[in-house]
Amino acid sequence: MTILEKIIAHKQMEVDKLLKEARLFDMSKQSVPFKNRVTTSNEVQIISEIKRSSPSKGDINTEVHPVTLAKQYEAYGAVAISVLTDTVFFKGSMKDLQAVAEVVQIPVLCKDFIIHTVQIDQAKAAGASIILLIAAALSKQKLHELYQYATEKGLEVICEVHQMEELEAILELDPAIIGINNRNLKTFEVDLQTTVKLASHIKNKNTLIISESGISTRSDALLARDAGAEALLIGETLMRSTNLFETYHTLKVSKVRRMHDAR
Ligand SMILES: O=C(O)c1ccccc1NCC(=O)[C@H](O)[C@H](O)COP(=O)(O)O
Repeated sequence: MTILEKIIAHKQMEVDKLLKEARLFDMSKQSVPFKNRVTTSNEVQIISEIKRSSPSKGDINTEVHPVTLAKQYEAYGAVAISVLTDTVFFKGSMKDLQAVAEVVQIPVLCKDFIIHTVQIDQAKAAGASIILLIAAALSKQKLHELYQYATEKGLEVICEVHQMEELEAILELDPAIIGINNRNLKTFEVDLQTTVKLASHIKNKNTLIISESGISTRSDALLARDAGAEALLIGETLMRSTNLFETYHTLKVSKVRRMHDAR
């Protein structure tokens, strides 16, 4: 069993529990716009992640206080905050997301493994403005169904791909936002060339491309930018940073190529 299969099996149990509880979720919270903030900016934007622990790296920063860190991320110019809400594999929670969404003005991404509409309701009620749908974890039909449902609820959706076949499946949806994950969720191998390769097949210029995972240096940011990414999803590098001001300064690049940008 791959780690992704293990995570999904566990998610199914969580979903069954949620459905059994038959909770009513408050779906009235207003979403904070995301895509437009990215596309209208002159800089490649950073989606900053709260990530205590991960299957590939183990504990990264378990001392972190999500609210304090989220406020710092916002102050340093994050365009959105990604909160890993999975507890078993990432030591996050929906409570983290709710606490973060209550204190920041920028959109919050529910970074989880969504396989059922009830999780979308839960994320929206907790204050998420964006959700993630992972192509590797969903059939094409399920992906389309969940995408439709989330957009009807006023959420923005990042459709995440890692392989060409996944990209082909989601291109049929012509999604507004595609996240290219440089990490293979089955082997944990990280390769930024994934962004370069897959972005070249996204022909719709209105599609926002996000490069996700393994971004730690300015040259990584420039590589993703040159491949067409307008935003970067960064977790570990920010979680391990001892000087967030410096780290943001290093990773924030202009959308326009400059002379001194040579990688
Ligand atoms: O990060 C992992 O080990 C992982 C394992 C299995 C499924 C998902 C995983 N990560 C989720 C992410 O996509 C990343 O947290 C996100 O892109 C940020 O990555 P990084 O900047 O490398 O921390």
